[in-house]
Parts: sequence; structure tokens; C-alpha cells
Amino acid sequence: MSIKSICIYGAGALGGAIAAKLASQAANDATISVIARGAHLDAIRDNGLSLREADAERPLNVRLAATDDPMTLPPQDLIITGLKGHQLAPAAEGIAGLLKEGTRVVMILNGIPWWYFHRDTQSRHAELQFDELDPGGRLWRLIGPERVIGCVAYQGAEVINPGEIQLSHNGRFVLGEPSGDISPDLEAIAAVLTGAGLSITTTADIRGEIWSKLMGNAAFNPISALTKALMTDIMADPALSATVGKVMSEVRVVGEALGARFSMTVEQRLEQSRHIGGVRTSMLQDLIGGKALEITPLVGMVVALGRLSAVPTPVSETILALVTQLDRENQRGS
Ligand SMILES: NC(=O)C1=CN([C@@H]2O[C@H](COP(=O)(O)OP(=O)(O)OC[C@H]3O[C@@H](n4cnc5c(N)ncnc54)[C@H](OP(=O)(O)O)[C@@H]3O)[C@@H](O)[C@H]2O)C=CC1
Ligand SMILES: CC(C)(CO)C(=O)C(=O)O
Repeated sequence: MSIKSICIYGAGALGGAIAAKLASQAANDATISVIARGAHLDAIRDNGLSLREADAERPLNVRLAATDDPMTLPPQDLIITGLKGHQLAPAAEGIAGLLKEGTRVVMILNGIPWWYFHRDTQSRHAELQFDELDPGGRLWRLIGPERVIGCVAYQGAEVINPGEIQLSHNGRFVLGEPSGDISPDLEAIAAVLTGAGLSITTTADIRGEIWSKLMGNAAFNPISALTKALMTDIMADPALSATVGKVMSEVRVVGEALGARFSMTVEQRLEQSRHIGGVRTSMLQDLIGGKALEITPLVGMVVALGRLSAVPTPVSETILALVTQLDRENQRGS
């Protein structure tokens, strides 16, 4: 594929960091635009999009086309979504308006994505859809799982002020086709993102990568929201880190029951988490911001897929009940 236009749909923490890097690449001849909203959009329009990185002398600041109305943009070669799982379905029509023949959609997501079982030939659940991830099948119908490239992000980023993103942990992005093919499209997208200075790996097993990352997010994200603790503080507390280990073990058993191959053991995933540092998880960021929490893909689906596979997930079930109530109260503003 030829990539001459790239739209980052949802230029928040990760989407914004990628947009800033793509737009700052003089060698990149693609047109970069972002979909954002509210005060963040106003600030990007007025002052540009800024990215602060720990090891950079000064923030990167880029000017780029920014709108909250996708219909004002032409169809794109590549769309990269930086939306939370629960923000995708409401944006389905907007994303669909940017599609043309051959458009690919990279979906940066934590947790189980709506397209998970698409072309999962290893599983007896191939093409199974989940109403809780994709109400009414809108994403499946309007975007189509065949356009999707899965993306697992080992990053830690936050919108610290409107228009300003802090990238505190700059790890890998792992990209993969649901089919497992290392396709020419996958290679072209990886090349463009690598050219923008991102660390990109392609994989023939995106589901294994999703599960390996989910071991951490199913545990750290809700526990951090429930306790308001940073990742380092969770790991420093013996009772909390033991709970993290129990959730990781449940995630592993559920994933394996569905045929997933994990790239890490629970011990390796715990060890990796010790090195991320004092990161505020994306769920804690949302709690503090009074926003809806990304619960279903990260926690609800572990429980749901556990039931589908007859695997008990008692610790995840308890955490799901607690964090769901927390979300309700937070949405009420209490
Ligand atoms: N942040 C991190 O460190 C990491 C995040 N992830 C995962 O990556 C994904 C993206 O997370 P993250 O970058 O934190 O997300 P953010 O919440 O920072 O960014 C999402 C952005 O999209 C905006 N948005 C939502 N819906 C629309 C819409 N319809 N039109 C325009 N803008 C919209 C949001 O606006 P508003 O704020 O108004 O809702 C927000 O600015 C998630 O699945 C997350 O779990 C993975 C690894 C690390
Ligand atoms: C916990 C963390 C930072 C791990 O990369 C993450 O994925 C998130 O905040 O959602």
C-alpha cells in the first residue's frame, strides 16, 4: 500500500504522541491529521500539539490539521485509532467516513478487542462477536474486521494539559494482522511508523501479544483506579503485588484455554512491570479526569471469556464488581 494520508483518530495520550512524531518527520511525505475534541482540540489548533519525553531536551511541538468532524477530511490511506475501547463504537460512523478502498485501520488498544476472533483459525469461536465490545455490531459492519491491524502498546503516556502530552515510558508497539499474515500492508505501516522514530515490531501472533500485555492491564489498571496508586507503589506493596500475580495467573489460564500462546510467564510479566516506573495507568488517569473507565476490554472480558471457556476467575470477578461500582460513582461525580 502507498501511505500518503494518515489520520490519528483520538489524539489523546498515545494517539497524540504518535501524531506528533509522525508530523515532525521531515522525510515523511504523508499528510498527517488528527481527530480530537474539546479543550484539547482548541489547544492543538491554537498552539500546536506538544510532546514531552523524559530524555528530550525540550518538548516537540508540531502544527497539524486538527478537527472534531471527520467528514471535513478526505478518505485516508491509514487510520490509527487512539480511542479507548468504549469510545470506538460511538466513533464508528466517523471512522467509516474516512475509509476508501484499501484503507487500513491500526487500532491501539489494551485488552480484548472487538475483532478478537476474526480469522482466529486456531479457535472454535472464529468470527464470534461481542455485543459488550461492539454494541449492535456497528464496528464490525461499518469498519469491518478485515481492515484492522491490531496494535499492542508498551507505553506510558498522559495528556497533562490540553494540547500537551507526556510520554514517560517509550517502549514497543507490536503490530499484527488478525490473520497472522506478515502482509505487505503490515510491513508498509511498520516502515512508516519506524521512520517516525517509533519502536515497532510486527508479529504473526497478535492474539498472543494481546494476552501477554493483558496480564498486566487486567491487574494494574483496575487496582490502580481502586487504590489511586502508581505502578511502582502497587509493586512495592506485598498484598497488592500478590493480588496482581493472582489476576495475571487467571488471565493466563483463560488465554491458554482459548489457544493463546503467551510470550511471557507471570513471573516475567511481573518483573517487566517493576521497570515501568511511577506510571499512572490510563484507567487511573480517566478516574482522576472524571471520565468513563475502560473496564470491559480489560477486566470484563477476562471474566466473560473465562465463562465461555469454563475457567473460574474469582479474583477478576471481585475486581470487576468493585471497579464497576467505582466507575458508576465516578460518573455521578461523587
Ligand atoms: N495511556 C497509556 O499510557 C497507554 C494506553 N494504552 C491503551 O491505548 C488506548 C488509548 O489510550 P490513551 O491514549 O490513554 O487514551 P486517551 O484517553 O488519552 O485518548 C483518547 C482520546 O480520544 C478522544 N476521543 C474519544 N472519542 C472521541 C471522538 N468521538 N472524537 C474525537 N475525539 C475523541 C478523547 O477525548 P476525551 O478526553 O474528551 O474523552 C481523548 O483525547 C487504550 O486502549 C489504552 O488502554 C496502552 C498502553 C499505554
Ligand atoms: C499500565 C500501562 C502503562 C502499561 O504499559 C498501560 O498499559 C496503561 O496505562 O494502560
